[in-house]
Amino acid sequence: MTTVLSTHGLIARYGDFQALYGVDIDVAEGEAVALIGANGAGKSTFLRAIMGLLPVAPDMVRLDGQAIGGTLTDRMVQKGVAIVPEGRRLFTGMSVEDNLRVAVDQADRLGRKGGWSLERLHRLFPILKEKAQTQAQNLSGGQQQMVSIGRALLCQPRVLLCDEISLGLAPKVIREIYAAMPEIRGQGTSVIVVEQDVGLAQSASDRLFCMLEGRVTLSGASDQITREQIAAAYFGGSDAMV
Ligand SMILES: Nc1ncnc2c1ncn2[C@@H]1O[C@H](COP(=O)(O)OP(=O)(O)OP(=O)(O)O)[C@@H](O)[C@H]1O
Repeated sequence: MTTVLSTHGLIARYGDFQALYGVDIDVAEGEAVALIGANGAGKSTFLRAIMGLLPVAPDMVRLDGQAIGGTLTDRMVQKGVAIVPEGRRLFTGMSVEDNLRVAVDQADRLGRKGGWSLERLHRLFPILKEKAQTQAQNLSGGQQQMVSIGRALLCQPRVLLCDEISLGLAPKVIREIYAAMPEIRGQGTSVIVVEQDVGLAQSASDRLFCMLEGRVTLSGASDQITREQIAAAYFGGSDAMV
């Protein structure tokens, strides 16, 4: 499989505090990779560093083999990397449709073309059509998450980064959201999901990476990694690469 996005010794800091210590993670075309780890392990930081929200050296992030680390977020979207951020960050006073149109306009402005349209998104998450004129602040958490995912998809990404999209949602809603993944990956879009729920992370991904204190402590095929290996990697004491 062709690697689309990869990190190489990725280091990230918040001022004097170092949050990532040389992280190597890659995702191939159409592949889903899950990133797990305890609170504060550096998972969100990893996604932020890719998206140019933290200063990183060019060589530390590669897209199609090209060094792009530190590229500004808008340019990353232009290059085909989009993020569903932690906390969704919708325009809460705007309608569902207007939130989505912001993304359509952004994609137009950046010259991104692809297979996602409002109509296709409505087929993926029919509730977004029903609630098109509802203000985002009046949606349930799950519906807001669907808008957030929709907004990222309308940027026509080749790589979709998802930061804890299941957080705070009911199991039924989580299933509904994750059920959209095959369709999202169908046209070769790669996905990196940061996920607190280990079982969900394993079932939704081809490969799994576990982080601890800014380092990858376990990686391998999701269906081969055992619960014991994950537990060891989560809490330390293991450096297992399956
Ligand atoms: N803006 C910030 N300023 C300073 N330190 C930060 C900032 N954001 C995160 N950190 C620190 O960086 C480390 C990694 O945080 P990060 O949010 O990436 O972890 P995480 O694995 O995503 O955890 P969580 O599941 O809690 O979001 C933590 O020690 C955290 O306290």
